[in-house]
Amino acid sequence: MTIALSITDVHVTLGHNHVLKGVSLDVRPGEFVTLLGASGSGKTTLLNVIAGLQAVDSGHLTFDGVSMERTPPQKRNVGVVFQSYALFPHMSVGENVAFPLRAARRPARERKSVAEEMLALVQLPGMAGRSPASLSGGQRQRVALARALAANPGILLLDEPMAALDKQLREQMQVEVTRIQRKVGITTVSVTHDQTEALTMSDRVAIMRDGILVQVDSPEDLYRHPVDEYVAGFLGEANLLPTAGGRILDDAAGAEVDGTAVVRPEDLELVPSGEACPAWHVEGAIHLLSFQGTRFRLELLTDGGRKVVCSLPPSIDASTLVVGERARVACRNPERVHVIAATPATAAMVAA
Ligand SMILES: Nc1ncnc2c1ncn2[C@@H]1O[C@H](COP(=O)(O)OP(=O)(O)OP(=O)(O)O)[C@@H](O)[C@H]1O
Repeated sequence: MTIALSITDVHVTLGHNHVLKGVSLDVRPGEFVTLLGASGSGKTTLLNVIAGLQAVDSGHLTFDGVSMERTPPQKRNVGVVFQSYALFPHMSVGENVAFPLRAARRPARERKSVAEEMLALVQLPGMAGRSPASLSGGQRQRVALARALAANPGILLLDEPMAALDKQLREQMQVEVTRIQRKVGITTVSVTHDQTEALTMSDRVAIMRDGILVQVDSPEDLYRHPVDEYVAGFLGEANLLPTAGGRILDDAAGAEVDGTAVVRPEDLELVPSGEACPAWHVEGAIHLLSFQGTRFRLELLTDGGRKVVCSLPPSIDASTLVVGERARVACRNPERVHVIAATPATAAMVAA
């Protein structure tokens, strides 16, 4: 298998902080990989390592099998888009886009035609003569993307490129950037805090925690098969319930716990009273019922004091669900129950 970008056992220390603690990641040609993690987990530092803006203590970095250890940032053929656009205010839009070509001393005619081509790609045709100040936030971000792509880089790095945009514009730009990335077929590494952005745009998402990549997988695999409780809770809402002998336990005593079931709220359904329960079920007192437009949110409290969240369709008869009364919910499809095998640490955590 060809690898466009290979990071192997990279360590970085900043001041007294061991910020990257042995990070390894292989990215295939044309793949879109997002680094997702809490603030301070090391995402930007890893992006800077790829760009050549951050030296490493140890480890290896290759682009298309070629070591980058002695290659300075300007020779790495990487395009970068930052959150803050960083357009040059005194240059026109066209000059901004053509800037990487001017730096490479390409002739004026080529600069002009590439700028026009890139502006058409980001759906801003005919805007070359405009000033960046006359553009909206979304348009400026497209110009920044056009500029990053102008020199035909081997790798595109996106550092929270949508963070400054409002929600609606951000969603439009997520679709737009994905379209452009697929069309150009450029290998891309992106950084975000935004789960939805990571899930909708990426071929794979790398969950970063405290300087380590905890899991790197497709969005669906991360959601369905998280390796640990941290990943399960980080991506979407999850019920983490102790299990033993292939059943969810309402009220686990330490010795019985042999794993943690990850059950998503939308995979639980109500079991009418009098009906037999499937194996994967939970019973408790109704703590909260709220209507959220397209779904009902039901929260149960088990006898062991554990909160279980269910997302129920609007067709349910809500009048049967009274706060304080008992209800049973079950997952009828055992494939939707993902069990994380217990380690001594997780068993203690779940039983606590
Ligand atoms: N120059 C520095 N000296 C010491 N520590 C630093 C320095 N720069 C960054 N750090 C620390 O390194 C850690 C990782 O920072 P980094 O910016 O890579 O995280 P991040 O995941 O990108 O965070 P955010 O999402 O907030 O941008 C943080 O704890 C930060 O405080």
